[in-house]
Amino acid sequence: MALLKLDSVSLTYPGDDRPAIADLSLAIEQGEFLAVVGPSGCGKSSTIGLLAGLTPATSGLLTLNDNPILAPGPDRAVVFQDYSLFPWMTALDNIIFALKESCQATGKAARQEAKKLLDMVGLSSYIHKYPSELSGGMRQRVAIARAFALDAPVYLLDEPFGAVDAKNRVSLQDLLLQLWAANGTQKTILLVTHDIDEALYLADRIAVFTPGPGRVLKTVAVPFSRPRRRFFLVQDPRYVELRNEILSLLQKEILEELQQVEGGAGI
Ligand SMILES: Nc1ncnc2c1ncn2[C@@H]1O[C@H](COP(=O)(O)OP(=O)(O)OP(=O)(O)O)[C@@H](O)[C@H]1O
Repeated sequence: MALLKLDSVSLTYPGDDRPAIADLSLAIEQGEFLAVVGPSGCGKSSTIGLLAGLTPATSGLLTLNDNPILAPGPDRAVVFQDYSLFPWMTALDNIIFALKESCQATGKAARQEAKKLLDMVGLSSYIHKYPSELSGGMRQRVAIARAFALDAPVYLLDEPFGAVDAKNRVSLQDLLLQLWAANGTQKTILLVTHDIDEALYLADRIAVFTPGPGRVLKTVAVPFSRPRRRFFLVQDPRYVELRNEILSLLQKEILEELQQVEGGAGI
């Protein structure tokens, strides 16, 4: 049974005359890792905002475990591209705060758990640093550790590695896979990314969005067993085929939209 569901969801932001999302339907299974790719402005972040309960849908139904999503809740953790850490707290205190907020732990236990999480993300020597004293990749590690401190069943990740360099990105991807399966229960993850290789490395399924207004053009199953190894993956003919399929889906849609715009403008 699907854990997260969007059923014919549309969203027009107040004051806009064009919908950001139109008739979007998508179902995500418990424990599934779904990646969403699509052209810029197609409504990927808006979809995260809807599922997070931060933005109300104009029409349609969003559910988590068959319950309508109407507001943010501790059952969904969100990670944005811009780290969103409290700048006045050290790395350790950012995590302790999340543990206390989500009633996961208090006092000494919270401190110990926060240290463990920072150790997992490779930052045990930086626990007393403030966000401004950390590099972008390190800040993103803290943000991910903080999100996983919440131990939510659902993770909504909006380009969490967008601002991170290629080397750090690879290790953050592996870290995410590690956290996905940590504590015995597999989380349900929706990851928005611009990077097709990232989607193919991480996800069970990839939803390709149309240019705005966003809806699902096609979902593609990623057939590779886990653990996946980058070196072998990229040499697999199925990988090359899938990558080309997704690229051509994206390019075809963009070209068709351009033709429509140019046709409409009488060019
Ligand atoms: N708060 C907002 N108010 C009004 N319009 C918005 C708002 N947020 C997004 N939009 C519009 O909704 C559409 C979809 O934006 P969204 O950020 O969801 O796309 P995206 O696919 O995440 O883009 P990108 O890949 O560039 O991050 C765009 O036309 C954008 O201008």
